[in-house]
Amino acid sequence: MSDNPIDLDALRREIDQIDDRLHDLLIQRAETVQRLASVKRSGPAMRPEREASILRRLVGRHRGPLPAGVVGRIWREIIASLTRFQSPHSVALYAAYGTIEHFDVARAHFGAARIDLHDTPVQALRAVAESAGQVIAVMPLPGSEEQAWWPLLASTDSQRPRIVARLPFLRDGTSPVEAVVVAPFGPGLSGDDASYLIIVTGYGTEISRGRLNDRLVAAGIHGQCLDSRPRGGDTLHLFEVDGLLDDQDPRLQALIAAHGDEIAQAIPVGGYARPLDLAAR
Ligand SMILES: C=C(O[C@@H]1C=C(C(=O)O)C=C[C@H]1O)C(=O)O
Repeated sequence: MSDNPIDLDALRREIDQIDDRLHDLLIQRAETVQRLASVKRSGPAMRPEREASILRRLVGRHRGPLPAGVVGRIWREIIASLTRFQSPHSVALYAAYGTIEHFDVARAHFGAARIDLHDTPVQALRAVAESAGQVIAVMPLPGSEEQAWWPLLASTDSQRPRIVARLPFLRDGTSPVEAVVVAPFGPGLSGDDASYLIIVTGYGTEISRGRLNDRLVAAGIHGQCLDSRPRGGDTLHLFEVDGLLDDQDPRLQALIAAHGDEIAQAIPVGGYARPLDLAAR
């Protein structure tokens, strides 16, 4: 069957008109973010929890032949560029294994941002700490056997870098790896969140993961232990727990008050908006 030139021309004109409308709306969105930036005086320009809410809402209303994952990629480019426009930043990527896959995840999330590769996790996290807000890190998902960089987050400095996002946010089954974003600010509530918590047990304290978990549950903190690592004479345990925890959380104070003999420190090290599984839609 040959193409009907009249139909083809008409459809191409229709596409041009749609492109104009899309472009006008992009211009309008950028101007609105510009206005927002002038009233958003405190805190970081990047709000991963707000970004997560935007994507959840759009995926929820999506329909038609374009895959939701593609809509997500387009919006990631828009959001990432408008966040950088408010406050320029680059990405410090550490990934000893699967660097290409992690690079892809970082690129998909941060759009056209500059990405610098770092050979060690210490270097990548130092780039964040020393950058005065101009660098965020993308690190492999903590807690697996090979990914024991997470003890580096166990500082009690109120200005310490923290985990603020988990990538990819939209899971369409195309990425073989996951990663976290570490930023010089803390995460915010998106409505469906999880946190990482490092529990430090002191020298000579023999406590099983199961008993530690019981202590957390009794304090109202629900999660699971992902990994344990020695540090000096201490042992650090990485927990992933429901909801967001910050330094002032009364549950952490209650935990230490009740079990200070077993638990030397409970350090919240950030959290993330739970990723959206597109296959489950
Ligand atoms: C516009 C904002 O700043 C950034 C850009 C966003 C966007 O383009 O929608 C969303 C969250 C922030 O990372 C905001 O805080 O709402």
